[in-house]
Amino acid sequence: MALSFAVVASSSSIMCKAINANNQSHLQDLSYIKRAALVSDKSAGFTSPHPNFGCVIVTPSVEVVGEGYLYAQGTKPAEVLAVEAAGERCRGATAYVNMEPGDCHGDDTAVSALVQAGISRAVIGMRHPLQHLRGNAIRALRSQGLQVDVLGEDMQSKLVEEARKACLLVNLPFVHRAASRVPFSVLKYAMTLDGKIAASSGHAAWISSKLSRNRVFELRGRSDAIIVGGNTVRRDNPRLTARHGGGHMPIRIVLSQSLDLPEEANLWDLSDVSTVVVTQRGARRSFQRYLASKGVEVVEFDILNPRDVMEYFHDRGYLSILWECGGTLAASAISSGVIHKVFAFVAPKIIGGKNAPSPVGELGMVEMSQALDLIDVCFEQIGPDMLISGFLQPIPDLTPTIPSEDETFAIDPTVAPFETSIIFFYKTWDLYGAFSNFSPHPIQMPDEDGNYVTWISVEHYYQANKFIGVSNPLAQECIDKIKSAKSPEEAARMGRLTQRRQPHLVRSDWESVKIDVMYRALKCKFSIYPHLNSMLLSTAGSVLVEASPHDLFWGGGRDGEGLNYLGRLLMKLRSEFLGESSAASENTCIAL
Ligand SMILES: NC(=O)C1=CN([C@@H]2O[C@H](COP(=O)(O)OP(=O)(O)OC[C@H]3O[C@@H](n4cnc5c(N)ncnc54)[C@H](OP(=O)(O)O)[C@@H]3O)[C@@H](O)[C@H]2O)C=CC1
Ligand SMILES: Nc1c(N[C@@H]2O[C@H](COP(=O)(O)O)[C@@H](O)[C@H]2O)[nH]c(=O)[nH]c1=O
Repeated sequence: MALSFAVVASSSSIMCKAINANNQSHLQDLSYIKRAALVSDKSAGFTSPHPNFGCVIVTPSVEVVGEGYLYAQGTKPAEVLAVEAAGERCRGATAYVNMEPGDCHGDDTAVSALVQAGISRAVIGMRHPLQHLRGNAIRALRSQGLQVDVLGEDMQSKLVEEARKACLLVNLPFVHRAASRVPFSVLKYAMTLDGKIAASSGHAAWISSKLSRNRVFELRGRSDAIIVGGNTVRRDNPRLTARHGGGHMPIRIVLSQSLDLPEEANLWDLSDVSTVVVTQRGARRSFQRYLASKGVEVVEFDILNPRDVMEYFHDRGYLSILWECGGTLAASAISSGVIHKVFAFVAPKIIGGKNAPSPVGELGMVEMSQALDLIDVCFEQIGPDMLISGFLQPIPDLTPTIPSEDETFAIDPTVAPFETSIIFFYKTWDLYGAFSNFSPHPIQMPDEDGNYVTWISVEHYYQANKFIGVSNPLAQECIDKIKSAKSPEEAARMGRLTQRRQPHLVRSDWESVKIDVMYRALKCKFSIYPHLNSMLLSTAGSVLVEASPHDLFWGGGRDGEGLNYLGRLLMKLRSEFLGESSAASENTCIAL
C-alpha cells in the first residue's frame, strides 16, 4: 500500500512537472510573439501600404539570437534580417512572426531564409489577411518539415487570444483594407473639460499640452494621410506635419464643398509633403486652377460625402487616415460609418461659451440610449491631459471570413479569381501585383558606358532616368540618391519631388523618352524572372490595366479615363514574348 502510494505520488509529480513545463513554454511562445509584433511596429508609417512584419528567433535554450523587421516594401524581409543576425544559431531554433509572410509573385525569400537557416519551428501570430496569400507560406514551411503553430488554430487559450490581438492591432489598417472598401480611420480631437474644441470665437491654440501635441505628431507619423475640413483651414491655417523627428510624413487632405479657401495657406506649401484638395464638381474653377498652379492636386466628386472620398483613397492604396477636423465634418464622417477609432485628448480646463464648438456635430440622435458606445477603451495620462481612446467599430476578425483561394475552390470549383477579361493590378500585394513597377524585382540595365548596373526595382531605374545625361552635378547626386533609395516608394518620392522642385535637373527629352525607358526596364524584368514571365503569359487574352485612380498617364484612372500606358506596355511585351508580334526585339522605340 505504502509502495503503491509512493509510485502514484512520484508519477503525479512527473505529470505536474510536465504540465508546468508545457505552461512555461506556452507562456514563452506568447511573450515572443508579442515581441515580434512590437518589433514589427518599429517601421510603422514607412511600410504602408504593406504590412508590418517582425521576426524574433529564439534558441531551444530560450535565448533571443536574432530580430528583424520590414523597413519598407522592397527592403529585406524581417525573416531574412533575423536569420542573418542569428547566423548558425538558427539551427533547431524557433522563429516567431507576427504575421504569415506574404510571399508574393513566387518570391519566397522569407520562407526559404527560415528553411535554409535550419529553423525547426515557426510560431505565427496570424495568417496573412489577403485571400490570395493566406496560407501559402504556412503550407510551404510545413512542406519543408517545419513545425508551424498558428495562434488561434494550433494554440488556443484566453492568453493566446490576447497575443493574437496584439498581432492584429499592429497591422489593423492592413487588416481593415482586406476586410472593407475604406481605409482605417481615426478621429482625433483635443477638448476642454467642458467639451469644447475651441472658444466661441473659434480660437483653439492650444487646448492640449505640448506633450499631448507631440503624441499627435507621432500619430500623424503612423498615418498615410491627415484630413481636415474647409473651416479648419480657414480658422487655424494648420500645417498638419509630423514634427516628431520620426521621418514619415503623411499627405494632407482638405475636404471643402465651397472651395472658399484662403489663397495663402500653410497647406499650399508643399516643400515637406503634398496636399490633395477634395471638392464638389464644378466648385470655383479659377481657384482649382490656382491650386493646381501651386502643385496642389484637386479631386472633384459629384457629391462630397466621406464614404465616397474614403473609397477613393482606399483605391489609391491608402491604409490609414487621421481625421483632425472640427465637429461638422467629424459628425458627417461618423454618420457615414467611416470612423473606426477615436482619440480624445481631454485637457483639465474650462472655456465655456454657449456657441463654442464641440468635437462632434449633429448626429440626429435624440435619446441617450442611442449614444455610440466605444469598445476596448483605454485611458492614458499624458502630462496634465487624459487621452481616452477606443473603437467605434469592432476589429475585423478575418479568420473565419476570408477563405483562401484553395479553400474557395474546394467549396466551388467554378469560382475563378477573375471572372472578367480585364485584369487590374496596382499595389504589389494584389494578385497580379508583380506587374507593378514597385514590385521588388531588381533589374540590370546598361549605363551610358554600356556597363551593367543593378537597380532595386523598375521604379528606381525609371525615376533615376529623369536626370540622366544632365550636365549638372546635382543631377548626378539625385541619381545616386534614387539608386540607393530603400524602397520603390522612396525612389518615387525623391524623383517626383526633384522633378517638381528643380525642373532644370530633368533631361530635356524626358517626355519623349519616358515610355521607352519604362519599356526597356519592363522587358528586362520580365525576361530575367521566369515566374514573372509565365505570369505575364498566363494573362493572354485579358486586358491589363494599372488600376491607379490618379495617374492618368501610366494608369487607367478612376473611370477608365487614364491612358494606361503601363498596361499597354505589358500587353505589348506579352505579345512579343508570345511571338505574336513582328516587332524586332532590339527595336525599343515603340509607338503605342
Ligand atoms: N481642438 C481640436 O482638436 C480641433 C479644433 N478645431 C476647431 O474647430 C473649428 C472648426 O470646426 P468645424 O467648422 O466643424 O470645421 P471642419 O473641419 O469640420 O470643417 C467643416 C467644413 O468641412 C467641409 N466639408 C466637406 N465635406 C463635408 C461634409 N460631407 N460634411 C461636413 N463638412 C464638409 C466644409 O467646408 P467648406 O465650407 O469649405 O465647403 C465644411 O464647412 C475651428 O474653430 C477650429 O479651430 C478644428 C479641428 C480640431
Ligand atoms: N487645437 C488643438 C489641435 N488642433 C488641431 O491641430 C491642427 C494644427 O496642427 P499644426 O498646424 O500642424 O500644429 C488644427 O488645425 C487642428 O486640426 N490639436 C491638438 O492636438 N491640440 C489642440 O489643442
